[in-house]
Amino acid sequence: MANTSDTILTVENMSVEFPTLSGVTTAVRDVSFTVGREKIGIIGESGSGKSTTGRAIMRLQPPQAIVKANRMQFEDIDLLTASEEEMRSIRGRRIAMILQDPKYSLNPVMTVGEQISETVILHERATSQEARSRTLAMLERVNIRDPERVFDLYPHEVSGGMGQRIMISMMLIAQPSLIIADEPTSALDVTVRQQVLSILDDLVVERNIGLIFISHDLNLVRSFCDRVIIMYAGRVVETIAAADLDQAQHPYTRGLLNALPSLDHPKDRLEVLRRDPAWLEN
Ligand SMILES: Nc1ncnc2c1ncn2[C@@H]1O[C@H](COP(=O)(O)OP(=O)(O)OP(=O)(O)O)[C@@H](O)[C@H]1O
Repeated sequence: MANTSDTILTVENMSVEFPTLSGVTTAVRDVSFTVGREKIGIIGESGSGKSTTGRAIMRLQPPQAIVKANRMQFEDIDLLTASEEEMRSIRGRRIAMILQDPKYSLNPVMTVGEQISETVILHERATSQEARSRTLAMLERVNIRDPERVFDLYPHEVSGGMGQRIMISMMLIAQPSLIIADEPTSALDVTVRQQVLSILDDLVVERNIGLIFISHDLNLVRSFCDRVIIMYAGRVVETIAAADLDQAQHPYTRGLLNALPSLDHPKDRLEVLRRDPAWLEN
């Protein structure tokens, strides 16, 4: 059995800067974390640097961005020095990304089946027949009941929840060891969200891979992830096991927890999160 504490990704002291007309914006400051065979959540408010962190790992930041780090190691690959060609062979095949809205990730003029099969043909040089049968099996694996029919649908013909399950099957058919999911369920309603999360959860465990789950929803991350990285203004303020969140030390994390509504302990008023300028200091 694989060791669940294997480290898949190590990020040490990563910063991402964007030169703009009004000066340099530092989107991510001195961020360090590791990802093992686990679900790790990155949470923080809008603009805290979550998506920039995810994109920097994939080296998908805009060309003007300046990424610095002491170390960015993905398995045997040094992400700081890997060539663009190496990165192209890693993206999709070894590190996959699932975004909020599958509509923008799926090609509108190819059927669902064609685009999933294409991944297998491209990465593994499978024959079209092999690719078709693997695609049908993968669609079935994400609980799509009638894979033969869905194979021939175009992206505009599928619902949001089915679209996200199709995205998951497309990402996972290439057998990546790390998935970066950026708000993958934010556009889904609550019941469909639960189905998609449970499929993702099963697949992460079954394949013993790592998942970085980016979200602004602390409750969701607390129940879904094993560990949580809390970001504020581009910095990691705290990294904590999801089960220990109630004992979080940082005042920002405490503030987020206090601002959550609770069914068990209803409050007349929700607390307003007060920010301390000291959180911006190292
Ligand atoms: N291409 C860019 N040029 C300039 N600044 C950028 C660029 N991309 C992101 N930023 C800035 O970097 C900071 C972090 O943005 P990022 O999108 O990573 O935050 P986020 O936590 O993912 O927010 P959200 O939850 O809204 O997606 C923001 O201040 C943003 O304005």
